[in-house]
Amino acid sequence: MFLLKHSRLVSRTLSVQLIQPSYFRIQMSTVSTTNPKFQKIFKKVDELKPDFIQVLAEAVEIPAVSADESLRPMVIKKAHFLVDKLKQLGFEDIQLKELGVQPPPVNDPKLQLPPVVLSRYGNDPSKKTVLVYGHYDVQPASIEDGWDSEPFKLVVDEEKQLLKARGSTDDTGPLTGWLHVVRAHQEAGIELPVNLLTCFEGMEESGSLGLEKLIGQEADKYFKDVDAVCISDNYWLGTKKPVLTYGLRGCNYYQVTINGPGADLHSGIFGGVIAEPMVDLVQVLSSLVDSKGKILIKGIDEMVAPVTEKEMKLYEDIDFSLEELEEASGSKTALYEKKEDILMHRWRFPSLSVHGVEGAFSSQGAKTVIPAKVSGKFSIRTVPDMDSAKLTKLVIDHCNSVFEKLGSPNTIHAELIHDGNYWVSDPFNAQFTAAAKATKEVYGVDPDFTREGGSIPITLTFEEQLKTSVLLLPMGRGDDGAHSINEKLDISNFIGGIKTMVAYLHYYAESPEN
Ligand SMILES: C[C@H](N)C(=O)N[C@@H](Cc1c[nH]cn1)C(=O)O
Ligand SMILES: [Zn+2]
Ligand SMILES: [Zn+2]
Repeated sequence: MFLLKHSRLVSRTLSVQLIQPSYFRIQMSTVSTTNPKFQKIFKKVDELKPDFIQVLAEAVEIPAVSADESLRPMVIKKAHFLVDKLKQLGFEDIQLKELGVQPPPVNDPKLQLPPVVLSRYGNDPSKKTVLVYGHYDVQPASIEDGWDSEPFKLVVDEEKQLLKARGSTDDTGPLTGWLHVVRAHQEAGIELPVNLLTCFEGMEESGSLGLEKLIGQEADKYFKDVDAVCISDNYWLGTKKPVLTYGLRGCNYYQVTINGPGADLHSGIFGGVIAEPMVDLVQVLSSLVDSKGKILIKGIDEMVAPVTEKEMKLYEDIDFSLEELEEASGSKTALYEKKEDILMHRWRFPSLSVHGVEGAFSSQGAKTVIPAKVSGKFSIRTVPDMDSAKLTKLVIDHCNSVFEKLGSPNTIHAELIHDGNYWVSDPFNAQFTAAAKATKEVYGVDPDFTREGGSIPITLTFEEQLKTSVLLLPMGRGDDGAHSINEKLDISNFIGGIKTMVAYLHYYAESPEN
């Protein structure tokens, strides 16, 4: 349980690719309101839709991939892009907080972390202060991965009514949504009901390195008046029903490197006569998890909090099905059939995923090489009550012990690259109540209360350091393809999400509680 604090533009150059010829023929959003309180501002949000899409188009064009060292200047460029937009909107006290050099493992030991963008809109002591967090970095993407279009060029698909680009749903679309909330208020001539602070980071997809320290340093400074934190960086569970989210899994990311010969070698000359790092690595990787998703590292199951009867009842009421999972994954490869099993394995049990191998041959064709050094990448999604340090010891000991049994002359080095905490909160508070009313206002249904299988490493830090509640208010849907190819955000979710943000701020401002 957390403690609550007690206190009270746009460039006109089109840079989008259109599936249909007319950019301005995008249908009006179907989501609306009957409440006179929101009619004017929701109408303004609808009217500004082309401008909002244009800002998204400009933003996603910057390939801000935090995992790619060579693209670090682009991540920094995107921070400056946001600063320009914030200035245009009249945000004040805009600060680019530098976080120093990136800690190892890193190729360039002088690599600077991207800055955190802090800013403020309004400073009225009679109003509540809401801190909104988002991340402007994105996952890697390239057309060769199988995208239908260039990933860093926004496609406005009028037929399907969606916006396609890397970052559209994770998290550039939702992040820019907060800026649009301010613009809509300005143009509708309506005062923003709260003071708004922003904290936009550029390393979330790479473990939020450096941010935890900054939050601690600014807790009594920049963030001293914060009453509530709102994060829009996750998704509805399915495609139809809006949700509010009160839990996240954590993520411990590991790398296991096998080092062998001095250079990559010809397999015809050296095959069969030297020990191959790739052969050792696949054995280590295959010892981690089985094909049913069971983690094979001893001691992990014992750390997981037991399922309670009260908790089991929660899953029954959630609107979700195996069919929705199959639809979102584009396959019939689910490990579980029952809704309850799927939800528990996404939300409250750990999972281990093997992501890839650095240094191995991975292109088309038939290169006959023996790679000299290979690093396997895998991560474990963590849940209550797992302890990150204990987990890391179990993982590293396991890798070393499996490798030792191989009797290989090669060497192994297993290490943690980053870890981020899991988070589970109590959704019965003023923020969640305001967001539930806002959701009903926009979408006409009560939201489901869900947990999220993904991770947002900084969430727990906000709750603990700022002593406020945190609300996760997702914009996109479960089939958006975040981290995948053809990532998209439905236009109705973009516009509905902005309206939900607007209504949430108003309802929260009116709430007698913090
Ligand atoms: C849920 C959020 N939009 C997200 O995608 N988070 C990432 C965070 C992460 C952690 N390690 C690396 N990235 C995720 O859940 O993978
Ligand atoms: Zn992500
Ligand atoms: Zn994200």
